[in-house]
Amino acid sequence: MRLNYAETGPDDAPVVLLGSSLGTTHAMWAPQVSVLAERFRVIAFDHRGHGESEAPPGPYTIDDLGGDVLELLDTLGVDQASYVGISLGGAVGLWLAQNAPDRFHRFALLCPPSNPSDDAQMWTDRAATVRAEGTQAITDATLERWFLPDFPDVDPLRQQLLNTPDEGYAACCEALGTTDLRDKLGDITAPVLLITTEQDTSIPPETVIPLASAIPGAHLEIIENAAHLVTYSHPEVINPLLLAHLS
Ligand SMILES: O=C(O)CC1=CCC(=O)O1
Repeated sequence: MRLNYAETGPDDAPVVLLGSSLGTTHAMWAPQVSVLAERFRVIAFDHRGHGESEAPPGPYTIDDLGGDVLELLDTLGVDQASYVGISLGGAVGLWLAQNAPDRFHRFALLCPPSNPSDDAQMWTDRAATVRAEGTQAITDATLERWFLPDFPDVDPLRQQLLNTPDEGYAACCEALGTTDLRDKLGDITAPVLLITTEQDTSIPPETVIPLASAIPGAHLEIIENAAHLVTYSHPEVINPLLLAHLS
């Protein structure tokens, strides 16, 4: 699987991978990249089915998405990295922490979905809607979950969602609808920073907070007055937390 990625920062610095949310591209990390690249070789990638990465027909699984990241590390010749992921990228991070512990130093996982719980049907329905009508059918509702109403600059993210291949988006919904990462949380050995937000209606805080007790040594931050895409809306809060955890 060929994943598209953008690399910033010194070649010889420690590597940090950035894994983005469903319906976005690596460009969603713009508010983090310049800050992290002062200390790290930052590699922000597009999941399969997103951005400029390959978009094979779905359904996809979390094993596919996590395996793609390991293949990317192999292609780049990187033995070990740290990993920051939000939302879908956070779920992939949980999978990597459980399935490839020798490849990663530290994880920062924001608003990660760990299981579909009552939402499995919602993911199936959303995949069907997007296959039938395109991502424009879910764009307004998605932006309302991503940002609080007073956030001014949603257009770049709207465009990323509209440009996401319909099949890639739908196939990643199916991955989220069939992923349950709760069983092996206690086996995670890497230091994990978990971040949730008070007003996240996509992956509500009550689904993230229990992960902090289940992952040995995990540190939890709950951000006030923020919705799902907190990296984009609140970089002034998130960037210092990432730097402190990764450094
Ligand atoms: O679109 C949403 O509801 C937000 C979301 C959930 C998982 C993900 O990656 O994005």
